[in-house]
Amino acid sequence: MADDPFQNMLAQMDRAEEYADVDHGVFERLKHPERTLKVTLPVELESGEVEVFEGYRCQFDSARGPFKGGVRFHPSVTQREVEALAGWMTWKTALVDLPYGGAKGGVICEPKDLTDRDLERLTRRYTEGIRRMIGPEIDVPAPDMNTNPQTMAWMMDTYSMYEGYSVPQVVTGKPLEIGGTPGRVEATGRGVSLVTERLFEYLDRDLSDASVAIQGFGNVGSNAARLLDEAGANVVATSDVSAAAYDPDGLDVAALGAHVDAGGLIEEYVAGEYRGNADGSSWDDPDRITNAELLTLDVDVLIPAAVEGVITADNVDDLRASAVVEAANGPTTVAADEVLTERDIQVVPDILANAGGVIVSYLEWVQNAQEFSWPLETVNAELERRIGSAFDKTIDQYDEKDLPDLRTAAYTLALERTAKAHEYRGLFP
Ligand SMILES: NC(=O)c1ccc[n+]([C@@H]2O[C@H](COP(=O)([O-])OP(=O)(O)OC[C@H]3O[C@@H](n4cnc5c(N)ncnc54)[C@H](O)[C@@H]3O)[C@@H](O)[C@H]2O)c1
Repeated sequence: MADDPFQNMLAQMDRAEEYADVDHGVFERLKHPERTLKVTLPVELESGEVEVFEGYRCQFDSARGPFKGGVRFHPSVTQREVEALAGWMTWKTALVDLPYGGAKGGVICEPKDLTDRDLERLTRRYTEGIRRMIGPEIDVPAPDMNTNPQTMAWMMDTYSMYEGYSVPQVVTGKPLEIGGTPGRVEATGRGVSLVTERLFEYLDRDLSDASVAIQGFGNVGSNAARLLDEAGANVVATSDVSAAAYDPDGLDVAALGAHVDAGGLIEEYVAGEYRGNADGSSWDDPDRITNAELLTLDVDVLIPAAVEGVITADNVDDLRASAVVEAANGPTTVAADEVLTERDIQVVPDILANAGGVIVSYLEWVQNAQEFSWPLETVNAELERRIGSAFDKTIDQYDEKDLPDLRTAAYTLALERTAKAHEYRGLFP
């Protein structure tokens, strides 16, 4: 799947078609994005050089409402990847029943090689490139890999400059000071933690002391680790692109978080240069393992929270986790997915597991439209209610229709909802 995420998404749809109550003609329509814009972005870098970047915005489906989806800055961005991610956003917003369609954007770049000034110029140029196709009622971008509240602030400002007034609701994931909502930064990790708790309730197992391995300690992975740790689980391993840290007795998630927040790498942490609490009250002593080894640890829950296509036909037989909660988008290839189903390993699919981010993005957009702000407790309670309800409906679908796995259950619900919207609206002209 790492080769062609779009084919992976289509294969996931095909697996669900057999069980979904969807007209075949509508189903075929759902396999094609509405449109994709490709933009060329010449940017004068701080070094004085002019570099020409390429970016995309794919609007996959708008039958249920305005397009919604993040913007990714990464060297491996491709048009096919952006289109696959836009498709997944469509199924995700439908599954958690938000009044949105799905979209995604991406710029091919290596953010590590760019200064803050370069990133600002690139973001503004990209926003100008796609500004005719976005808007509060049209298409609302948000952060994804390597983009953050600052990126959203630049996008909001650029769009607003052209409009001539401030338009906060054109993007979500903004800083609090310009219309962001409390709870957005940790929303995806909080959702991952909430669905893991629900899964354990469903399986009638105790989460306290369950062992958890999390690949990726960025926005999603680190917040999921912190909240699962608080919920009593034992986070035994995590990683970043440099290395993985493993301690069967449990990692000191707070100490690791402080190290990474200060810009540190996990390879430095395991080398012992920085680990331990700043006040010296604890001294974490994890082993260094590889990202590949982390995936095959003997744990109760494996949470891929980094990149696509990490659970593949090559390593799926070696997996020893009894459940997988997909925090990343598209971490499991179709071939590996079939093996996980055969092996009876429960997988909470990405479109459910990582939906906390888009749910709280929706809550931010609603607050902007109302010109009213809610306290953190209200946002978190609404997130829990919405993701909990989507989890329960997925489980009901899985049990009632005796479906092969939770992904098929989630897809049938999402496809049926989107198809229904298409049927009511009819075919134009
Ligand atoms: N941020 C959100 O709100 C959100 C919402 C839904 C889904 N997601 C998905 O979650 C995943 C992570 O997003 P994020 O926002 O936490 O990104 P991030 O950039 O904050 O963190 C990514 C983490 O993965 C690590 N990583 C990168 N490449 C790796 C590799 N090849 N092997 C192992 N580790 C690697 C990085 O070092 C970092 O620790 C992505 O798939 C993203 O699409 C994010």
